[in-house]
Amino acid sequence: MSVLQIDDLHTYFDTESGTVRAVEGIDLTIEAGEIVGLVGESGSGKSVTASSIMDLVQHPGRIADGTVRYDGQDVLSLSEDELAELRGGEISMIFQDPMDAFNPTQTVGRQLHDVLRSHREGSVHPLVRALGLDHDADCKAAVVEMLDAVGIPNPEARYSDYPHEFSGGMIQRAMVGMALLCDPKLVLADEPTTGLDVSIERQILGLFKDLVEELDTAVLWITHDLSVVAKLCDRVVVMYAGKVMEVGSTEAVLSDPASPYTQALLDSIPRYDRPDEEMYVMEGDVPDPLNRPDGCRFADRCPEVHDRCHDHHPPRFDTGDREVACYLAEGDAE
Ligand SMILES: Nc1ncnc2c1ncn2[C@@H]1O[C@H](COP(=O)(O)OP(=O)(O)OP(=O)(O)O)[C@@H](O)[C@H]1O
Ligand code: NI
Repeated sequence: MSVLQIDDLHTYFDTESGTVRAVEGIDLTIEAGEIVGLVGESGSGKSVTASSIMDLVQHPGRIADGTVRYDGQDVLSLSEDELAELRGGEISMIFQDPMDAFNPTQTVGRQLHDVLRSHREGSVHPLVRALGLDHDADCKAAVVEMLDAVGIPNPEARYSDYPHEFSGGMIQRAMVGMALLCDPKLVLADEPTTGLDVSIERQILGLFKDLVEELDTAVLWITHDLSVVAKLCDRVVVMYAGKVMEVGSTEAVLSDPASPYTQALLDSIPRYDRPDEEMYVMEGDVPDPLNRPDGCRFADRCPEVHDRCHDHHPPRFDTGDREVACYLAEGDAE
């Protein structure tokens, strides 16, 4: 059984100007221990997908259709209490802004400690299980271990510091530690390293990858940065204007993209090894979500567009090593 299985998810926002179809029929699965990257330009529906998984879409948003199964359970039919139990325990989230995760008025150590205690009935980090959870002192020891594991120097002293006393990279590490503290089965990460210095980002990605491998955690990592996907992810899902355009192993998709959209995304990455080469700039904008074309969402910007692309959004063709929503792949479909 997959850790996460999303089928035909549709998430809409009913606004005064009309219905925004943020997510329009996406499928996505993640197996235990697998790191899946979700990429696409701004506005393609990545964050809305993540909040739909946790049933956290706020008014005027609604999940209009589709199912989300976590470990076989239908998440969208769980009660608020059942969801609260999953969130932060078996499923944890990491955001771009750590200040969304931390309370500024409490020490970082105290907050990690509270996360551990509140989810102690659930699956517990092996380290914590080994230490036992009967005493506050043991919880503190487990938190200090975790701060150490995510590479925070002097973890014993840092335990009593407030969030604002941490640097950007350090508070990001503490958030990774908090997300992994209860040994979650699934981590949803929404651009957590965006905006960090590249070398700090590389360190955090390396450390995160090692930790989730050790814990066999399934991960959905949202980013608009394909170089992050290349470093971190086993599989990649390329999203555009609420649709999945291509899904496959990172290796296959990045080395030989089948969808012209994936190709365009790859071509727009600056090449440090070839600084003289003119960078490709994708023309046009992501279609207005209130006014999306009926056909392929990418048709207006696609260098390989054909007449029929304007009539229907292509179905997904399975070409063996991936699935591609593009008529160009039809001939290769199995
Ligand atoms: N509360 C809301 N009301 C109306 N529309 C919304 C709301 N939240 C999101 N949307 C719309 O849903 C679409 C998808 O947004 P989403 O935040 O998922 O994009 P994203 O891929 O995460 O982009 P980014 O890379 O900028 O984070 C966008 O068109 C956005 O304007
Ligand atoms: Ni987003």
